[in-house]
Amino acid sequence: MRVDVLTLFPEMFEGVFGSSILGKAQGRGLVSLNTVNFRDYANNKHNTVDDTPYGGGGGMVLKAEPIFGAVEDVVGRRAGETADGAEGSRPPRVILMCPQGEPFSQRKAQELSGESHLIFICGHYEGYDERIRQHLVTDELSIGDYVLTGGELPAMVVIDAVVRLLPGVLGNETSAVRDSFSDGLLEYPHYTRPVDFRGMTVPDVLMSGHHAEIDKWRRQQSLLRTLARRPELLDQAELTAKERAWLNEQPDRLAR
Ligand SMILES: COc1ccccc1CNc1ccc(C(N)=O)cn1
Repeated sequence: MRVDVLTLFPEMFEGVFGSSILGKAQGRGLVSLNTVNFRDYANNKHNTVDDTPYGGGGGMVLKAEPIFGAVEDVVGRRAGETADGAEGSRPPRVILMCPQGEPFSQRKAQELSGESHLIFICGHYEGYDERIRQHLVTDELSIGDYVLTGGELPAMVVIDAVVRLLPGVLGNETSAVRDSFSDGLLEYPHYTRPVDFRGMTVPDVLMSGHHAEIDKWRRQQSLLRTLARRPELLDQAELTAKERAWLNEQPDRLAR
């Protein structure tokens, strides 16, 4: 997968793209993470990437010209690179990070992990020139209902969630955890050595070696946690009739 991030602050991505899982994934050629400073495409006298809004009002708006220039260059370069259509020249997803976007979710991460080329647009200001949304952007995403100083941190969050799903990025020992969330429930509790830490012990079932019992306990814990903290997720989750009946017998406000 190729990822291009359009930003005025490429240095913000050095740490994130250079270290840990994302750094290793790049080193192993599983993903290519690049930043593009779209100020390089502001081909006007003052190299400005923003301007005052038509119709008046405060604040600044991100101009269309530098964004269109940067995206077309990235796509052009990309199309050139795969002129032979080696990786399948599916058009890239052009993702705009903004508070008004579609709420990002694990399901969206799964969807995006199937793409071969993602382009992120990270803006600041109060907004973007509407022609960017109308003619360039394929997805507008939000990581939550709050406003940040820019789209860079949201882009890092989305890239992290997507790249970890690419085949080979996470070791097999992690894929079980990954699959458990994708059932739409909250995670069950985890324990590791020692069995007794300052008198706080590990539930017996986890020490029993009975894997069917352990799986059952974990599923029940996921259901109870989801009921207590995020009951709205239960409507979408795939539960058996037995599980739904069992949940209905549980007191709603459980110890967290
Ligand atoms: C052009 O982007 C903007 C447009 C308007 C306001 C702020 C910004 C930038 N800040 C952002 C971006 C994304 C998110 C989010 N919740 O995902 C939060 N803040």
